[in-house]
Order: sequence, then C-alpha cells, then structure tokens
Amino acid sequence: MTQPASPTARVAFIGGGNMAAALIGGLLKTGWPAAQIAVAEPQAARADWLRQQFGVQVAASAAEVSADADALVLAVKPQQMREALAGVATKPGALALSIAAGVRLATLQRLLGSQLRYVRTMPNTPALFGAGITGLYAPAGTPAEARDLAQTLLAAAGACVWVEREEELDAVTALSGSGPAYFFLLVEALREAGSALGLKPEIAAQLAAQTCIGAARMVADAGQDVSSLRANVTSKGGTTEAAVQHLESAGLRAIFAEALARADARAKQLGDALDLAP
Ligand SMILES: NC(=O)C1=CN([C@@H]2O[C@H](COP(=O)(O)OP(=O)(O)OC[C@H]3O[C@@H](n4cnc5c(N)ncnc54)[C@H](O)[C@@H]3O)[C@@H](O)[C@H]2O)C=CC1
Ligand SMILES: O=C(O)[C@@H]1CCC=N1
Repeated sequence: MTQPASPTARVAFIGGGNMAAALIGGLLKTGWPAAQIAVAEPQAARADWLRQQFGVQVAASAAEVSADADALVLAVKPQQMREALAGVATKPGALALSIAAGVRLATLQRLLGSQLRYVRTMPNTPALFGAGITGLYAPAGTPAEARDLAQTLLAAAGACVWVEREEELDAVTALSGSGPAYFFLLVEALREAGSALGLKPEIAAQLAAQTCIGAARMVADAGQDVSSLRANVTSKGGTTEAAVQHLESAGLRAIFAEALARADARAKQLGDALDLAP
C-alpha cells in the first residue's frame, strides 16, 4: 500500500440509504469535508434528512453529482443499479466503488465504461459506529491510488480486508455483510427463550443483549481463541454442556453452513439478474 489518499477527493454517493448514511457519517467523523461529499437520492424526504444530518449536497439523480466526482460510491440496491447509473458521466480515471451485494464488476463496467477504476466491496451495518468490517476486491492492474482511495473511504467504517478473487465477495456478503442479522436473530431467540422460562420480557431482553455484548467484547479483547472461551464457560456435567450438546446435536453448525450457502447463492442470483435485465 502507498500513502493513504488525502481526504480531498470529491465523493459522490449514488443512493443515500442506510449504508450510504453510515459511510458518510464515518467519513465526516474522520474530517472529510462535507463540501467534498455529494449524494444522489431521489426520495425527497430522505434527501432533506441527508442535507440536515450531514450538510452535504444532495441531488435527485446520479447524473447531477457524478461529473466532477473523483469517486462514485454505488450504494443503491442491486435491483436499482441499472436505473441509477443511467445517464451517469464521470471523469476518466475516477473510482467506481460498489458496495452492492452480488453486482459484478464486469456488469458495472458494461454500465459505466472502461475509463473508470473499479473496486467492489462489501461493508456491514456496524459501520454506523466505525465498528464494521469491509471486504474489498480490485482486479489486477488497478492502480494503487484507486485501491488506496477505496480503502480510505471504507476505513472510516471499520476494518478492511482485501480478497484475491471477486467471487469471494459473495462469501463475505454471506458472512459479514448479512452477519449482523444472524446476531440480532440470536439475541431475539435468547430473550424469547428466557421469557419462556418465566423471566419478565424486559429482564430477559436485558440479559440477552448484555450477554451478547459482553461475549462479543471477550471475542475482541480477551486474547483467547473462541473455542477456549467457550470451553471456559462449559463446566463438565454443568448447565452449558447440557445446552451446547443440544445445539450441536440439533445441527446448529450445519444450519449456519446452509444459511451462509443460501446467502452466497442469493448474491450470485442478484448479480445474474442484473446481467439478464433488458
Ligand atoms: N443494509 C446492509 O446491511 C448492507 C447493504 N449493502 C448494500 O448496500 C446497498 C444499499 O443498501 P441499503 O443502504 O441497505 O439500501 P437502502 O434502500 O437503505 O438505500 C438505497 C437508496 O437508494 C435510493 N435510490 C433508489 N433508486 C435510486 C436511483 N435511481 N438513484 C439514486 N438513488 C436511488 C433509495 O431511495 C434509497 O434511499 C445495497 O446494494 C446492499 O446490497 C452492503 C452491505 C450491508
Ligand atoms: O441483505 C442484503 O442483500 C444486504 C447485503 C448484505 C446485507 N444486506
């Protein structure tokens, strides 16, 4: 990696939804000037919110914000990508950075042309607190400045990991892109199970949430492998063993393997659908 790109690049977000807001908030916190950020967002109420929240320029279409951008952050749903990019004109050599699930760079190149630099990424919603993680992929031959600018933009959202093959981003999507939802489902399931055992719902909710927060901190900071963290809780012949044995024999690992395989396959379908659209 060469020196990080300085926060003087002009960045245009195409789509100003949840992920764009998380990324913009993170960039502003790092000192990126609001005057260097523009957003294309057709929903008027959302556009007003973005202006008020971040003080950035917002226009209704990508065509209005793309011409002088050094980087376009493609942050619409995969199904919206084709329409969103219609009429976009860019500076040659600008960075097109996609965060869209499943959308392949070859497709984006067909839509935007070969004069741009392309980086495909997959962030996740903890980006909101700078606690996200993003997988990034750039084709061989992508200039270091384009990779650096992509990494600088995403580093505001948390950690960054580069993958070597584009298809790995579908697996990243299945694991960390969608992953926060699996965790929220776990919290929901724990609190429902606690209530079913007779705890007041608000007490069960507090116990479930704080247990997950505390355990997540141990994963991050305890300096031990997760398997040994689990072993430390699991007394021989004790309560945890009774519960974990059930989870294992009921096939929890296989359920997760299948769930992630389905997410991975869905990412590929989303990419195919965009290619097949007329
Ligand atoms: N939500 C998540 O957890 C994550 C989402 N992603 C990806 O980020 C992308 C955006 O997802 P979200 O922010 O969740 O969706 P969202 O629905 O919150 O945001 C999309 C925004 O694009 C706007 N939009 C629609 N048509 C447009 C057009 N023609 N021009 C400009 N803007 C247009 C919509 O009004 C909306 O505000 C998706 O491709 C998704 O795969 C990536 C990582 C995580
Ligand atoms: O569910 C989705 O398609 C997007 C991509 C990763 C998280 N949300």
